[in-house]
Amino acid sequence: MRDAVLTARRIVVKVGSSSLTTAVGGLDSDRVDALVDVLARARGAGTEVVLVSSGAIAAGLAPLGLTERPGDLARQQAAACVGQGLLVARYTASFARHGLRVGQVLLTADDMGRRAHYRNAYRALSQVLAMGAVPVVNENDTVATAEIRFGDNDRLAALVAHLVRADLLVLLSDIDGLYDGDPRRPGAKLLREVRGPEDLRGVEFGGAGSAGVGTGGMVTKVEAARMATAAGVPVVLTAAPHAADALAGRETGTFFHPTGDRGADHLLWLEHASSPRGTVQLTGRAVHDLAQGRGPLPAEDVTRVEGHFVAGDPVELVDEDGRLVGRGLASLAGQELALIRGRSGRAVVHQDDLVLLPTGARAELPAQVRRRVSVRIRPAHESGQPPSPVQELRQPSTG
Ligand SMILES: Nc1ncnc2c1ncn2[C@@H]1O[C@H](COP(=O)(O)OP(=O)(O)O)[C@@H](O)[C@H]1O
Ligand SMILES: N[C@@H](CCC(=O)OP(=O)(O)O)C(=O)O
Repeated sequence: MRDAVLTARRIVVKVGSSSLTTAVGGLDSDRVDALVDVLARARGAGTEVVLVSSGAIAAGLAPLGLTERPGDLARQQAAACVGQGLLVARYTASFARHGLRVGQVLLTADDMGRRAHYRNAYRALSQVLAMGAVPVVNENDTVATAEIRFGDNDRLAALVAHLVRADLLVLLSDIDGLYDGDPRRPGAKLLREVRGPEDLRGVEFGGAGSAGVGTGGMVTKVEAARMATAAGVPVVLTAAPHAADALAGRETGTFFHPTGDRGADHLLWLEHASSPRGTVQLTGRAVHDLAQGRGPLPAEDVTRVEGHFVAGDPVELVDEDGRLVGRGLASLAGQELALIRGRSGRAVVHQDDLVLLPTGARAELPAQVRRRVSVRIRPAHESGQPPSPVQELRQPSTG
């Protein structure tokens, strides 16, 4: 039995498109009902449940006469627009069989990236839970543009687990866990437990699943598990039909053990959810001092400032070669910092407002996951533009 599952009072459950829909048939009511039965049982036993459900785009395909997931954003938006309504209507009817209400929560990256919006989302979700309803969360795909998308709900689910301070994240897919190689290849072995990045060394990833409606494949799930476990949230990854076992604490799928503790709220947000408004380049000495825990960061150690940010905004910190070092909350506006950089002792970022990249842990992640982690932390203000030299240098060199 998995104690961390049995003691969890608030859980986030994420289900993928491939577990709810098919490209040709749209939503599969039996599979929705089977999942809802499990979640309703957990709710009945006093566990608060937040459901992060994919499936909007897949559910909208058939009603719009599409036979496969379109490659262009406009038709994906249209499919999501039609499919999200159908998806939530289906959940509403299905939870109603258990006397439970659902509430739809559609999030954009901006809702997470801005601190005030993040707090607002926390307040709203907490209230829905306190009133006994089940929030059904998805990305707001109809209005999300290519540049500002979360892109995959595995990552969104990890962010929601941080946001609502969940005790457990359950990822339900069409596969019964993480394999050491593409499970379609003979001989691939299921990993029952992952204790840290070292257990992921040598793991290989194939593409998304067979139904043709999943998006991220296993890479995004491992990334989500990394984000959750680093903040002290254990993760169970298994197939949707095994949801009952997973929530009952039985050994199913892959269990990712926590690798860190939940830090201060604003640092968790800063590291994973914030949209940096600028970039601050540091001297080698400053990077060294930060790594030794010596702060605050003085303006004299800043060599370059990019972006339009005000005091309190998140910024990326990069080293002399443009490699990402961490993120901080600026204590000065970018314009002011540009004037005094290199020659003032004023603090640019305080020690308490700083997160450094765990470079050692990152180095142990499989190359595909590392690459994704780096791409994800691209500053929002640069999105949609060709990568700057800073960004190019930031991509890991291997893989
Ligand atoms: N190493 C691996 N272990 C398990 N599954 C993998 C691996 N590499 C690729 N996959 C694929 O990832 C798929 C799940 O991802 P995806 O289709 O995006 O599902 P979902 O819709 O649940 O998010 C599986 O069906 C499997 O074929
Ligand atoms: N937000 C999208 C799903 C994106 C996504 O991550 O899908 P999946 O890989 O099936 O979990 C939708 O509802 O269609």
